[in-house]
Amino acid sequence: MLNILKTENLKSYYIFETPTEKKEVKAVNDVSIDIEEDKIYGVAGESGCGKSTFLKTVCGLAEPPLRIVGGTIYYLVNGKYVDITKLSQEEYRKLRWEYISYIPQGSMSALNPIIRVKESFKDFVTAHKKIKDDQKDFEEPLRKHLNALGLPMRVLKSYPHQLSGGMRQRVTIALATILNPRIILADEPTTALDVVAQRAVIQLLKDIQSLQKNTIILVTHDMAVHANIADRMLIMYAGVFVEEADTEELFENPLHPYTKFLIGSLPKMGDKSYKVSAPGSPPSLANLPQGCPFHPRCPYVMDICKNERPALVETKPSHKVSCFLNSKERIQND
Ligand SMILES: Nc1ncnc2c1ncn2[C@@H]1O[C@H](COP(=O)(O)OP(=O)(O)OP(=O)(O)O)[C@@H](O)[C@H]1O
Repeated sequence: MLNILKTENLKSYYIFETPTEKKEVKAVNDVSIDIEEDKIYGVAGESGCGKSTFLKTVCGLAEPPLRIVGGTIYYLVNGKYVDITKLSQEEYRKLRWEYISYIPQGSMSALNPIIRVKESFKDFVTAHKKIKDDQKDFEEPLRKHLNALGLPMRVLKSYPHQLSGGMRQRVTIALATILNPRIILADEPTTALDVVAQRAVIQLLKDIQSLQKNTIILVTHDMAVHANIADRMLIMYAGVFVEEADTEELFENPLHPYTKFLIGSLPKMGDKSYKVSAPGSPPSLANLPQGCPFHPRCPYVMDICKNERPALVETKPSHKVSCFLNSKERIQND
């Protein structure tokens, strides 16, 4: 299986400088990760651990105070790896939307409120493609796309405020995927929706993936959403990925102590046992502890954990973990 996205030692920090002080919030802190084609990845982790910043960064949207301070972001484009940190604005613009689609948090408010939905689609498509024949190049593909995604044609005539929150979110996702992007980065697309609307959004994303055969990276706190949609999971803690595995394997055999807490604290049908969450609170990303960032909260902490950072290593087939209980490999030159 080919990797559509690879990051190597990616560091993306919020940097605040005054003449007397420099503060760095290390939201993505030396991340090397391979994302395969044709898969849905779920990114989970506590609030503030860097999930949104990771998406923004790999999408090429780091803007001050957020800065990429090191590493690379490679996308496989037409069979060749392209480092988007090295592209000119014009080269990057070509990739955006047609290749990389980003659905940011709160995107259901992204539709222009004063024009009908169809006009939003028209503006979006014409900004990226030459339309010679309106019927053939716009109307037909639009209807085909909405049909394939099971969205009613009536939405095209509506203004955004006439649609329910769930429908607005589905329309926004339809808009963000009409150009058949190879990778979709979706940040909390089901948050603020009721359970029925959530289910419809999840189904929509699944349908898009199976039709377009692209890769989706989905960020959400909601482990039930991950269990429903993700083929593979990435667990983030304090700016790094601490575990990566197929979803079923991760839920059944979590290896990292943090993942064990995350999964162990989930309610299960018929299970009345007391749920224990991770003790303490996550570290400030502006003041990370030395060594493994989880060590101050870890019940299994060893001396090595206080001084060295564990590398993310495959310790079982297709199952990676960054923990000295599983592998002694550490991040070099840290
Ligand atoms: N614009 C900003 N300026 C400074 N710090 C920021 C900014 N945006 C985010 N941060 C900090 O960066 C860290 C990571 O934030 P991020 O939003 O990426 O986390 P997250 O895991 O997506 O959280 P949530 O689940 O709450 O959205 C946090 O400590 C946050 O306070």
